[in-house]
Amino acid sequence: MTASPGSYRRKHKVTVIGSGNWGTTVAKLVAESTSENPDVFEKDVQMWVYEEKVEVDSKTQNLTEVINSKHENVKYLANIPLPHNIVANPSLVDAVKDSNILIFNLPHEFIGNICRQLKGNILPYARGISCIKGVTVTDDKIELICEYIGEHLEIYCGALSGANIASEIANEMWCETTIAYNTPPCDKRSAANANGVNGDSNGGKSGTAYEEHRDSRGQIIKTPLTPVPQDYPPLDHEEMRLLFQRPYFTVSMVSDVVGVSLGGALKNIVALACGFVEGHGWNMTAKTAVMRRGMLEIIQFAREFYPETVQEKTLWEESAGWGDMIVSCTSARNWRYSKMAVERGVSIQEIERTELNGQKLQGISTSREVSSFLRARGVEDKYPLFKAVEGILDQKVNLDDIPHLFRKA
Ligand SMILES: NC(=O)C1=CN([C@@H]2O[C@H](COP(=O)(O)OP(=O)(O)OC[C@H]3O[C@@H](n4cnc5c(N)ncnc54)[C@H](O)[C@@H]3O)[C@@H](O)[C@H]2O)C=CC1
Ligand SMILES: O=C(CO)COP(=O)(O)O
Repeated sequence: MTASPGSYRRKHKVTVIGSGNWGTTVAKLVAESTSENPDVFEKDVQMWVYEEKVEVDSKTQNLTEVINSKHENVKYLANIPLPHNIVANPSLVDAVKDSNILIFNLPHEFIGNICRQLKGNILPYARGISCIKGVTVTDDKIELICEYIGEHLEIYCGALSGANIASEIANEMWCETTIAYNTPPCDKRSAANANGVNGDSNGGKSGTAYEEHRDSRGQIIKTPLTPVPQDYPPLDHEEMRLLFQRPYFTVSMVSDVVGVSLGGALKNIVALACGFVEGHGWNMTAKTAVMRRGMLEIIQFAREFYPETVQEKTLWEESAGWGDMIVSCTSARNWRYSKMAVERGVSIQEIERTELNGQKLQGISTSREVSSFLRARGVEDKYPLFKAVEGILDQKVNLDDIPHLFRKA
């Protein structure tokens, strides 16, 4: 950091949007960090909760009230004591009021509706981090969730993804993650104004800045940005790491938003495939073949649709790449419940309804979205594993057919 944090008039205020298994876990770790760094961050962390009724102590209560009184998310992260500075809030607009760091952490299918509600109700200079693993697809266009958020809310949004099982991290078992964040040039502090002496208290409206990225069609998208006012501490890699890193959660900061986002989203399709083959009675050798081919399809996808921006190194070296692939195909929910579906001879949607207590499997919708995008582009045959997973979900492909799909003529 370029100046002593105490010299700034304002502090970064954090809201976590989402409160499922991972949403609540991330709220826990950032709330621990804000408590430890009161010069940089407001201590209280708002957590927006999709309100629902829960049965506690033989009474039907609002989940938010239970979280705020018991300091436990009894539905999505039971038996984990939460820091008392997490404030569960059922109003999305109220939860983001005055927050300049927005952490998006909910199943990807809800992000469109969330952005519609947030538009016009956030600080213009807010910055986002998306912990969401998924993509959005419209016709023949695919968008990374962080870019979707950035475009719709006119803010800069980075991405956090890695080999992260929420329940293990909530229990403070060590792991790593990757954060892709490209500090917008307008947020970089020069030595002259690093002490906040030029404190901008006009709501950050001065200056014109843009975030630029190339979308999956190769078009350059330019989003106007409002600079973070200088009476806040800086908001760069160092502060992002300070917010997310814990003794049990090691953060690697990178710039590759595409690699981090695609690795996290597409591995869920591969995890379903691993569960299917294991449920079918095959073991590690079959799963390894699926993982290897799955990673090749992820890399091919990144090369085909984001050739100028992806850094393939991310997929090989970062937790958000191979690390996530391994953990997802051996111990995460998409793998576990697709295996269970095959073992019980029922659909995975049925298992999601009956076994997950409201949690969501991102692989099902991601498989359908990615397949529809590849079909719209006429390239689905170049991705036989992704195609097979959709076929299995639709009961058009038998598991015994999988080896034949990869056999060379
Ligand atoms: N759970 C994990 O171990 C990890 C999850 N992730 C990713 O984090 C993201 C969030 O997943 P989780 O926190 O695990 O969620 P979850 O699957 O545990 O819970 C589902 C959440 O969706 C909410 N919800 C239900 N209907 C809704 C609606 N109409 N609008 C808005 N929210 C609604 C529920 O209240 C609940 O908070 C996903 O993209 C997932 O892939 C990433 C790493 C680890
Ligand atoms: O992303 C995850 C592991 O890194 C969690 O995956 P699941 O949603 O399949 O549990």
